[in-house]
Amino acid sequence: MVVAAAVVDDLVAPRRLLAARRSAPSDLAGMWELPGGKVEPGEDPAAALHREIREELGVDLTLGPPLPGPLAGDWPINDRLRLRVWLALTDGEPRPLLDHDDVLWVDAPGAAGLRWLPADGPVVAAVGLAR
Ligand SMILES: Nc1nc2c([nH]c(=O)n2[C@H]2C[C@H](O)[C@@H](COP(=O)(O)OP(=O)(O)OP(=O)(O)O)O2)c(=O)[nH]1
Repeated sequence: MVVAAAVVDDLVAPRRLLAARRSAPSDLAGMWELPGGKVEPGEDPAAALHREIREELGVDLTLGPPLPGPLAGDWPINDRLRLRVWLALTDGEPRPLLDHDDVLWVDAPGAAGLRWLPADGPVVAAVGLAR
């Protein structure tokens, strides 16, 4: 399973979302995603998300509610992988330390202008950034 954070400025009425641009592998590099990564065997998914975000962006998260998708609450990536997403807040200043070469706070038009990983389109729409 892959876990990711929809880091927003406000859990109830989000206006801005944190997008991260992948630097690897080459087939995904340059596309934008919600930061996160794979859950390790035996690892609690929420704990995995905290670990990944500390490693990748150097910040701690406060997790809000899950952003429920159509697969028993998860979002489809491909035949083998599904994505579990939480809304989240951070007090810190996210920096692209690992796996990304840029991070950006985007509003609704900004999000619409980014090239997201294919699986992320419906997830970003579900965040419901104010227009
Ligand atoms: N982190 C993240 N991965 C996503 C998203 N959408 C999406 O399709 N994916 C895919 C891309 C990758 O195939 C997979 C996540 O793998 P990853 O490479 O980020 O995981 P990881 O950091 O744990 O790295 P590794 O164990 O594969 O080395 O999920 C997303 O929003 N965030």
